[in-house]
Amino acid sequence: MARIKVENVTLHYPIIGAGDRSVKNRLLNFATGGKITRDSGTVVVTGLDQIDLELNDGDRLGLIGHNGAGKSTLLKVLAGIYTPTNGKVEIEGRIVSTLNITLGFEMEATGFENIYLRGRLLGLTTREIEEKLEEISDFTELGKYLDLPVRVYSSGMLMRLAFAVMTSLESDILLMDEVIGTGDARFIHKAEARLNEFMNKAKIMVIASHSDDVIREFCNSALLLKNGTPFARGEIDEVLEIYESEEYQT
Ligand SMILES: Nc1ncnc2c1ncn2[C@@H]1O[C@H](COP(=O)(O)OP(=O)(O)OP(=O)(O)O)[C@@H](O)[C@H]1O
Repeated sequence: MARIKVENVTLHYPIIGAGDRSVKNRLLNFATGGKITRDSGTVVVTGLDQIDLELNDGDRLGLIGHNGAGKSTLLKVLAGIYTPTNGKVEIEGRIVSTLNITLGFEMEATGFENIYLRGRLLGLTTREIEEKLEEISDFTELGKYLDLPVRVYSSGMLMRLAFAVMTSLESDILLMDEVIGTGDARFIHKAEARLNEFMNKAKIMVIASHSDDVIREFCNSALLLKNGTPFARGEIDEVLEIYESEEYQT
């Protein structure tokens, strides 16, 4: 069983070096981004504001909202990358996230070595990696490049490698932002099939996306954020309609 419980979570980004300029006055009227305030002289962006959320097995939540609404910040809090300023996050189950998918690659190490490094970083034992090695390397179709340092890879080649390792894992909770942007058309098609399989295995999934199609295809409910705060939650079509409404847009 997997579970996510988020209680009254707020996350502030203190902006070091914003100076004395009146950032607040200049930006306050924009609908984009989290709220901007000033705390003892320091400018603070509120990435998330009083979020409550409970997800259990079978839940597939789509996070939607304007640029800077807080979608990625919420994913990062769930992934444990950020600690909330206030509130509580309880996670039961193993998390795999697509955030920063290519981060942590050792540029001087070969593709093969990076499969081991990534695997270890993502919690696999050496034996588990060995068992998956052939399947991962076949999927990348990088052939002899796997013996070369990854610094010589193109961004699409690096993405193939990162994607292959990530999707070879088993996760209880899958956290995703838009991931398969890179790669040629044929690889994207192949990656989609593998991604579907990977997603089907997860017990809980949270996807942040600007694509209605992605939300409709992969999720069974949606959470609409505005300036870091929940604005609507529930059935996908209803929440997407609220997203388009004047009430949300103004
Ligand atoms: N590292 C950071 N430092 C300071 N502020 C940040 C940082 N990351 C995000 N923010 C701020 O937090 C707010 C929420 O950003 P977030 O990236 O979560 O939005 P988002 O909904 O994922 O946006 P988008 O759709 O544009 O990707 C924004 O106002 C953004 O400026």
